[in-house]
Amino acid sequence: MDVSTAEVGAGDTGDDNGDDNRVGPRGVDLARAEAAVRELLFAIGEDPDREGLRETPGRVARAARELYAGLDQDPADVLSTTFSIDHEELIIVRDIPMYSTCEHHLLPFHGVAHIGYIPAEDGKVTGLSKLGRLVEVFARRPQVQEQITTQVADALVTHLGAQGVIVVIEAEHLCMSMRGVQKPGSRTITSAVRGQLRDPATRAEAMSLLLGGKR
Ligand SMILES: Nc1nc2c(ncn2[C@@H]2O[C@H](COP(=O)(O)OP(=O)(O)OP(=O)(O)O)[C@@H](O)[C@H]2O)c(=O)[nH]1
Ligand SMILES: [Zn+2]
Repeated sequence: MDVSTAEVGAGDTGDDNGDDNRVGPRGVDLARAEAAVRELLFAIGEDPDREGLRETPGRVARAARELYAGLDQDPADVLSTTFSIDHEELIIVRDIPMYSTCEHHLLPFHGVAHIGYIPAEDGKVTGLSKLGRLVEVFARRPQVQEQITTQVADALVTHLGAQGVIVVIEAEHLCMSMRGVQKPGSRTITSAVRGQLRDPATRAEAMSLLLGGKR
């Protein structure tokens, strides 16, 4: 069993989180996650000690460490790389792949995020890849889609001073596809708009660039 990063338990949450925007403990408690998965296997009537499942609790625990890594990440760190390039016009990165986990069923939802922003008056921009990293910070947590959308938008205003932001996320929720209402292929679209991009004309222009040719 790999417990190399299990020294921080779930009971240690919050103590040294300070004023940053991390919400989780420092790392997943692998031993605890592994024990919980073993219990779940018992609960569904499986035998966690049969050959095919013997390594499964450990694998699931290590997967959880990846899937929930965003709990330990601070959007301020991601957006700390900036350049002053005197650009006060719209910047768009679209079709950013996104995988997240719904906090209701702990099942995946996945799709794409599109982000547009108008930099601060000083023309300060961040690296393009940082927009993808920002999505990861919020997607790699137990989540609801609306909240990722607003968190990404708010982070760009708070940490980059963006004068305008638009975020659109399109995703399919497996809790609606493989169980429950069973509507595979249905897509949920959420948007968040901040600052100058609330102006209807600017917003319409941004939206057409953001979804370019798709609608
Ligand atoms: N608004 C929103 N709802 C979500 C998201 N992910 C999952 N859900 C919904 O959360 C709801 C939870 O509803 P409940 O009635 O408490 O749970 P449930 O009995 O499992 O519901 P069903 O999925 O309808 O079977 C469901 O309607 C899900 O579709 C999300 O990101 N945003
Ligand atoms: Zn769900």
